[in-house]
Amino acid sequence: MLNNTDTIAAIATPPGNGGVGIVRVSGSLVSQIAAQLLNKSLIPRHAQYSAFRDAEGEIIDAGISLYFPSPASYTGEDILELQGHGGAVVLDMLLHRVLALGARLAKPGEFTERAFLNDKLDLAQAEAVADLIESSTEQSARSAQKSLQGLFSEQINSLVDELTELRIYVEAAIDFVDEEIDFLTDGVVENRLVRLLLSVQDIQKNAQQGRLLREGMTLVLAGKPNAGKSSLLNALAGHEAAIVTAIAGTTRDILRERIQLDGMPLHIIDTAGLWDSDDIVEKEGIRRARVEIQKADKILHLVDGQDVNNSSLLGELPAHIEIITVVNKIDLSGRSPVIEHTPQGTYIYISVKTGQGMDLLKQHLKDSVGFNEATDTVFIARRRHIEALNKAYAFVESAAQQLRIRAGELVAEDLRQAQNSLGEITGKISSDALLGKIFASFCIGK
Ligand SMILES: Nc1nc2c(c(=O)[nH]1)N(C=O)[C@@H](CNc1ccc(C(=O)N[C@@H](CCC(=O)O)C(=O)O)cc1)CN2
Ligand SMILES: Nc1nc2c(ncn2[C@@H]2O[C@H](COP(=O)(O)OP(=O)(O)OP(=O)(O)O)[C@@H](O)[C@H]2O)c(=O)[nH]1
Repeated sequence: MLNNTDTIAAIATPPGNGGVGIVRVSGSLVSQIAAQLLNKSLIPRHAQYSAFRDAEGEIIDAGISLYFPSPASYTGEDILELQGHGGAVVLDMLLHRVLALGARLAKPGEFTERAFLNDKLDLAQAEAVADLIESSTEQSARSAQKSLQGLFSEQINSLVDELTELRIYVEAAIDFVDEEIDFLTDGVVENRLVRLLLSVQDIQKNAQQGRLLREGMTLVLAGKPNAGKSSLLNALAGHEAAIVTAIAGTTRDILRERIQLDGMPLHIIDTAGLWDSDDIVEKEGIRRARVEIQKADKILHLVDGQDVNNSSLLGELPAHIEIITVVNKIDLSGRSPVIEHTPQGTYIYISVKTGQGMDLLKQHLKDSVGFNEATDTVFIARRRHIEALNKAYAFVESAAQQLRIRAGELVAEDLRQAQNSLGEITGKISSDALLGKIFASFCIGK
């Protein structure tokens, strides 16, 4: 991979005008391009002020050039950075000059893909680069940085090492069936399998929280008209995102707000009040509300505590999604704010108007997904990582079952499969289709 690749180029800084803008070039043509473009010879890892010239020798811009010779660069290939003035047009002119000198435009994520292919980063770290850039809260940025530094990969690699050792042990046991001690029944393998399952569980827990940090939880506010859904959205968002009136049926379309609860990203969706409306617009709003409700991670079912005529919608809401019933307007009834866990579900009594019970609600939302603010050990994770961990767990469990019936060959096979599942996370096992999908979601120039 290090040789014989084409040379790629892109503007690495965001589109628009800024103080400084960077054109990044990677590949074997870097020195050749630099010789045409710059009036200085390249010194490795040395910032040099230089003119960037066009084909006629006219100055396009004067800026800083930076040269990272292979293999000590971000991609592992020769890299040239042209740090010019951050104007869209001037950077475009500079990029076109580099393309005219033989580079081609980089695809999204292609620099990082090359870093992966040249073993500068594994796949989980490469994904963390994109996740760091896209982080919406400080906690998610810190977690992405942990994954980028290799915390997640180290844990996966140590599981893989344990699996490898265990496979060697089991395979040896199979080969020595005549030995007096039966290696498969002396408890060693069993103990190690149990330990492995616990380790996978630990990582699964952290990964789950990491996924929440990355994606945020989707919380849909559902309830009868006038229950206080829009008021609650505004209270959680901390600004007047939704119109609140005393008129039932005020919210008609779906309203979305991205907020954070102490560093946990949350997508809140306010919906039209659910009831049998004859109004065409409201009916459409209610249809849309039902669509959102089906896609929720959690539903906040809002009830007006003053509405004595059975205002519960519990029977109408999907059974497979966790529903938290919030009884609102306790300022009118004089009830105390409280959280009750009942066999029917969780009930939280609040007043959006006075703020009573809001802390209980926020704390419950964080607790219910296992989010805590101490994210020291939490690395960013994606759905595909969690699926791979789940698969690995299932294979180790199956290995434990095969062990009970002393099916040594099958134990070994399950352990091999578990190892492959984990390999998908770091990219030791990966398909072109998967790589294509992952890197295509990066921004250009990354
Ligand atoms: N100007 C600039 N800033 C940037 C980047 C960049 O490409 N250019 N980065 C782009 O993402 C990030 C930094 N990432 C980098 C990662 C590795 C190497 C590098 O030179 N690695 C060598 C040497 C390692 C060392 O000296 O310790 C190597 O891995 O061999 C450079 C940048 C953020 N800031
Ligand atoms: N007393 C009291 N009134 C509240 C409270 N929360 C909301 N309200 C009032 O209840 C009315 C309805 O509130 P909204 O937030 O618009 O209710 P909604 O559920 O979004 O209503 P729709 O848009 O009709 O679906 C408004 O007059 C609010 O000021 C509360 O905790 N106490």
